[in-house]
Amino acid sequence: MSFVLSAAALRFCWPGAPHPCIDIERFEVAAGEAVFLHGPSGCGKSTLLSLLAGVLIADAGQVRLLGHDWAQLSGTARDRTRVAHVGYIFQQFNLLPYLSVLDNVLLPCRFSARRSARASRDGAAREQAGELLDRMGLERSLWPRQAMQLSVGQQQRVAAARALIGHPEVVIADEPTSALDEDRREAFLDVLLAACEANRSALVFVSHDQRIAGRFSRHVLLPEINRAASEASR
Ligand SMILES: Nc1ncnc2c1ncn2[C@@H]1O[C@H](COP(=O)(O)OP(=O)(O)OP(=O)(O)O)[C@@H](O)[C@H]1O
Repeated sequence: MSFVLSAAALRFCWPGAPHPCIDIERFEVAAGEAVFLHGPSGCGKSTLLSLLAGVLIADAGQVRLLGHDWAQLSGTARDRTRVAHVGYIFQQFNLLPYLSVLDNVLLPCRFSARRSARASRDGAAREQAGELLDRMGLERSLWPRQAMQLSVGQQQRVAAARALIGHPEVVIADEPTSALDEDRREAFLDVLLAACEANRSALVFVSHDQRIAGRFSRHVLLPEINRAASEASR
């Protein structure tokens, strides 16, 4: 099987920390898989996501995205590769506060010709942005507003639309439903999972919420694969 994401002999220690944070022998994700990554607070979930997306670089071992070894790329090449192939929903959303909702969703298309071309496959990229916002339940009256004028739950859904635009091969989501009520959460998952399935995007989704675990094709309890987390808790 060929994997879109693969990590081998991965080690990472935060600078100044007394113990390593990540020590994982193997972790692989295939196209179309939807992985629910869970585990107690502090076991390294967000750190692992940052390593998978090349935001952090491992101290030892390898992370490959579509065959690219993050550590072999320059900082600029990493940024380009990430925006071309990864949709990342950050825990704090990372929307640009003064930019409109619609322009926030279109950002990956501004920085990546590939994302722009894929977003424009069936029309203009703005149409795909609008369609994603519609499906996420963001009323049209909100689209011209600055992102900072939105509620936390609305920002979470804008961040998801931004991650999905232009059909990236990998979607990474760090607790993206924490601010949503039950109806919104289910609708959010409907859109996210359907979009990833339609594009055969690999999804790595971090959450503490066991109520939604059943919607994912694969479950990974991080301390079971991260020796650093199991050692830290001893
Ligand atoms: N920027 C940082 N600098 C130094 N240490 C960090 C940093 N970010 C996280 N850590 C440490 O790394 C460990 C793992 O943190 P991480 O955020 O990856 O855990 P998590 O499983 O995502 O937790 P949570 O479920 O609470 O979000 C923790 O001990 C944390 O203190």
